[in-house]
Amino acid sequence: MVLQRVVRAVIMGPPGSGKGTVSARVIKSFGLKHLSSGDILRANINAKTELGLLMKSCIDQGQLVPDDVMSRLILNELRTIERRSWLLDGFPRTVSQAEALDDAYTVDTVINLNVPFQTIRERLTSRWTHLPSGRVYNTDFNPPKVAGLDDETGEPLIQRDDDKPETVIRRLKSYETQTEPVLEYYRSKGVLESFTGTETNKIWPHVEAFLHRKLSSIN
Ligand SMILES: Nc1nc2c(ncn2[C@@H]2O[C@H](COP(=O)(O)OP(=O)(O)O)[C@@H](O)[C@H]2O)c(=O)[nH]1
Ligand SMILES: Nc1ncnc2c1ncn2[C@@H]1O[C@H](COP(=O)(O)OP(=O)(O)O)[C@@H](O)[C@H]1O
Repeated sequence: MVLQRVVRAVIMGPPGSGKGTVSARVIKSFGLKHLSSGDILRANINAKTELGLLMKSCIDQGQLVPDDVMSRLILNELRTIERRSWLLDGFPRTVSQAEALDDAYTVDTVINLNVPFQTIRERLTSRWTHLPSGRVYNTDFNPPKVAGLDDETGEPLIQRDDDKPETVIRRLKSYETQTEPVLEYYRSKGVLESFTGTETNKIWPHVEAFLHRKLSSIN
């Protein structure tokens, strides 16, 4: 689909709900630019930037990075792609972050992946990530062609430190207390669209159909 005007979208959902997996499909079908807060943070950790070093322990423990740091980081990134349509993944995660985003841009639509916590816990412990690209695999759902290696580059995959079972539980708690209020924030603005299910392949056709309608009406 060719977009005639800039479209600004957000994808939300608990850790492991499939945001990265669905984002890759949205990008392929609709050509928006994908911006993942987690990928940006992990790139900083990997490159040992000052920010990365400061935030590493926070992330490894399953805690959220402070709002002011996070909002500054993402708004700076968005400024570099001002004239492109984008899909934000992993930001905002608190009402304060949503307000900071609102001060700078009007969000057209928010896709919420509503996946039960029970489903998620099992997925994250078998998630494998290609750090440089953010591509994700899963030993059951979408295994790489060669175990432990990225399909496109052949580079090694890693298991994230924060995908350990006890850290996953902490991240789900922080999702409940800090991120669920953001859903209410967007619902009251009339831009929230929720998709419920336990399998990405069943959720995706609904997301795709919705985006077709939504982007056509925006255009
Ligand atoms: N079993 C199963 N795994 C899935 C499904 N959808 C995504 N995954 C895997 O679950 C993990 C979390 O998905 P991801 O897209 O990284 O979620 P995010 O944390 O919300 O960005 C990854 O290892 C995915 O490959 C699904 O429908 N079934
Ligand atoms: N918007 C944000 N605000 C605060 N911390 C964040 C934000 N985005 C990412 N993080 C930090 O990075 C970690 C990993 O994020 P992410 O890759 O989006 O996880 P997942 O895809 O599993 O939901 C989070 O647990 C948190 O510590």
